[in-house]
Amino acid sequence: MALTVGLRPLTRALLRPWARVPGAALGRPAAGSGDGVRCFGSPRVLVEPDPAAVGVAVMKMRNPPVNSLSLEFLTELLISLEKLENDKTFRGIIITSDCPGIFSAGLDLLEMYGRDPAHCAEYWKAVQELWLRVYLSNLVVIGAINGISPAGGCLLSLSCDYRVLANNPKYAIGLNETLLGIIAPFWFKDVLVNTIGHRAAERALQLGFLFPPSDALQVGIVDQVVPEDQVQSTARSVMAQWLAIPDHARQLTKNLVRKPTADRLLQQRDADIQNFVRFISRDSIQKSLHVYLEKLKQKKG
Ligand SMILES: CCCCC/C=C\CCCC/C=C/C(=O)SCCNC(=O)CCNC(=O)[C@H](O)C(C)(C)COP(=O)(O)OP(=O)(O)OC[C@H]1O[C@@H](n2cnc3c(N)ncnc32)[C@H](O)[C@@H]1OP(=O)(O)O
Repeated sequence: MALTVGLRPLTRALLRPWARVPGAALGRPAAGSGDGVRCFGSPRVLVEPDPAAVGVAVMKMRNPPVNSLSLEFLTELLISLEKLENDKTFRGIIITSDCPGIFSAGLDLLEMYGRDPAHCAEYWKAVQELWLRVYLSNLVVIGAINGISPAGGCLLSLSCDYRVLANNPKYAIGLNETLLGIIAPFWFKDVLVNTIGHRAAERALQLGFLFPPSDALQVGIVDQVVPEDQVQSTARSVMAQWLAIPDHARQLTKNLVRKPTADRLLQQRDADIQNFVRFISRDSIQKSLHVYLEKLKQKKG
């Protein structure tokens, strides 16, 4: 699926040939490079084969200060995921953050505030695409959640096959959209319902809950809570457990479980984009976003 089609020239320009060892295919050292630098990257996404786990890539999000999911960042994530999906040397991805204390601050509010309908439509298409790409990935995708993870960051985490969260009370996770005066779209809601159940999701969505780690574990929004310095090693050992299952059987099963949820969006992607553009363009919603952005600025004192 050519993901660069329809992207703005700037975005295409950002994704120039990757900085990688000449001749090094993903996951394999370049000829004559010894153990080689076997990674590829873009300005905001670093992908490194896990030196301790064959067939596993670690995807580090590095869009400082808060890994907010801007259009450029989404595009780089999508291209990295596509490369990994197409490289048969990889069977699993660990997604984590290189921004201290933050997994992802969610969708980039500046992509939705004061933007024209055409931009909002392009942005929302990329948001849909990232979710579909992660949620339906044939690879094992494990979230090594080493920071706070509100809204879009929570959606990214929920789309993984397994979630390991650092036991730091600041690292709350949840779909907090109502606190901003907006709402989570139906497919965000669907993934939360699938993960924590209908009643818990209904309450969490309406109240915009951001669950601290202990509550996140208890409600089931994450699968494991571990000390911060054990997040990556725990993700790696869980990955080994999942990769012990034959890929084809696991992939068919993942598809069996997840395709009905993904199909609900796939069958109405354009309508969803139009709904988003109409909703986000409302004066009342733009005002809510303005108030929220001002609060973020005032917070800094
Ligand atoms: C019927 C159809 C319905 C369709 C759907 C309707 C609506 C569409 C949207 C629905 C889904 C929305 C999903 C989302 O993800 S919305 C975003 C939600 N995110 C948040 O609420 C997090 C906001 N940020 C924070 O709470 C904090 O920044 C923090 C992540 C806890 C980090 O705090 P701290 O380390 O103190 O950093 P600062 O707050 O100082 O932030 C640093 C700079 O980054 C800017 N920032 C923060 N978050 C975002 C963001 N999400 N987008 C853009 N920019 C962000 C912040 O303003 C600071 O900027 P500055 O340095 O220039 O002041």
